[in-house]
Amino acid sequence: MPKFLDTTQPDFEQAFAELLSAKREDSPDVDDVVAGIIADVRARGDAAVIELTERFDRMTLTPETLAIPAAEVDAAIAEVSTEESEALDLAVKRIRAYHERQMPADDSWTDESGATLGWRWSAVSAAGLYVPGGLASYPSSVLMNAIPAKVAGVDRLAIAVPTPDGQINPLVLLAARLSGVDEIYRIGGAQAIAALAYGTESIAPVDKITGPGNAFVAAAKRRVFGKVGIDMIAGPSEILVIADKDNDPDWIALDLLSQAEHDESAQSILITDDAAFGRAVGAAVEQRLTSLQRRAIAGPSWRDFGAVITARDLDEAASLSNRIAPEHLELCVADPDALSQKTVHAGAIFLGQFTPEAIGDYVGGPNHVLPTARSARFSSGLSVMDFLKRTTLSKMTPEALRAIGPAAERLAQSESLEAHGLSVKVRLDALNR
Ligand SMILES: NC(=O)c1ccc[n+]([C@@H]2O[C@H](COP(=O)([O-])OP(=O)(O)OC[C@H]3O[C@@H](n4cnc5c(N)ncnc54)[C@H](O)[C@@H]3O)[C@@H](O)[C@H]2O)c1
Ligand SMILES: N[C@H](CO)Cc1c[nH]c[nH+]1
Ligand SMILES: [Zn+2]
Repeated sequence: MPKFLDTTQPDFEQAFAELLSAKREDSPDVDDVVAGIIADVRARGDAAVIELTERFDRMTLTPETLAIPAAEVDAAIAEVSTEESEALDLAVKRIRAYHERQMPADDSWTDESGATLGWRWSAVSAAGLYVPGGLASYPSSVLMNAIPAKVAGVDRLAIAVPTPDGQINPLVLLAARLSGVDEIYRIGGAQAIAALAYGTESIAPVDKITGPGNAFVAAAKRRVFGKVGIDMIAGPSEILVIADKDNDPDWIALDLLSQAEHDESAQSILITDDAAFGRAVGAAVEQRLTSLQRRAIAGPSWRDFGAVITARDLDEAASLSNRIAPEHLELCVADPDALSQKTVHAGAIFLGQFTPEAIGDYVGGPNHVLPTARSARFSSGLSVMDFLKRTTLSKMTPEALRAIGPAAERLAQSESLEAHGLSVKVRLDALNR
């Protein structure tokens, strides 16, 4: 049974704390397994990746077949229907247009001392893009990773995508082709993250790893951070819907199930200001679960991590939402714009009852790789910025050095760093000669 909570009840705070700390990922057991996998890939390279792929994806590979060759990509793409390929084209256009607007500008100026200062953005050289493939296949995640990377100007794009039992969705390969991916490896999980981070005999290491995945992928990304950059923790999906009573309970039930069906570890929560509406949505979810194709995944997710919370009013709903910091926040209320001003901690906000979260998963334009497990408190969804670094620039003229150098010399003395101070002093002395 999902949790039914009511903020007016005395035990609410305790029940809410339990909901927030429910063990969905980042558990010590997952992290231990992942540590072992990473160590194995670092020690044995291709051989470890091949063995682990056999164990977890039931797929026999060799060093020569780790990468999917262009001819196989061509053959798979030929199977894609016109309808699917047109839908993908629309997604590509909309996602690219959105991300192009994110490209930041370089800047440079000369200040009153005569110093020229500024910064310059440049792309990472190689990015490893993780595309999940265990319980579902995600052509949309290929686009969400690769398009911002291309817009940023990354030279080399390598995808890792598990192909359980050798099955790959041709649309994944078409999405990779359309978005300019250079290499596609049929590997997944922690072993794929380790291979991209440390490299193997057949896979060159990358500089940054992005993309969503299950708890094993999320734990592996945490562990390789430092050797490579990572985007964020984008683990099992989450949705929080704030809805008033003027909604169709079945619409809201489907929105909750749209994320529950990703993973048994996914989490779907409804906050409403009307207890009867909350119960109606609960009943609608149960009804849908009798026939939903992915009920074997969505059912346990809803039962173990789902919740319906009745709040006193929408202001209280907004403050609970900020404490949850959900990946996706849907606002199905009369004035969603006003409520969204009060909901500051969320990966992505969907405003109004005609904006189901699924639009954002595919064709809205914003990125669907988003922070989970409450990390929206301090991080953002994937963007062009994740593939860029900022280098600062400083240029002193003799006048500028005369103006600001003595202060640097004094501060170096205060830090007892003699060479620092002298490096400024010798120049000032030369200028004053
Ligand atoms: N936050 C986001 O932006 C976002 C976007 C899309 C999908 N998602 C999430 O991504 C996840 C996709 O998960 P998935 O499972 O379909 O695919 P996945 O590719 O993330 O995971 C499959 C891999 O997990 C590894 N694995 C599975 N069981 C294991 C075990 N017992 N021990 C070690 N490794 C194991 C295997 O190597 C396998 O290849 C879902 O949780 C979904 O909600 C999140
Ligand atoms: N909702 C997922 C992010 O949590 C992304 C996705 C891709 N396809 C369908 N959904
Ligand atoms: Zn989704």
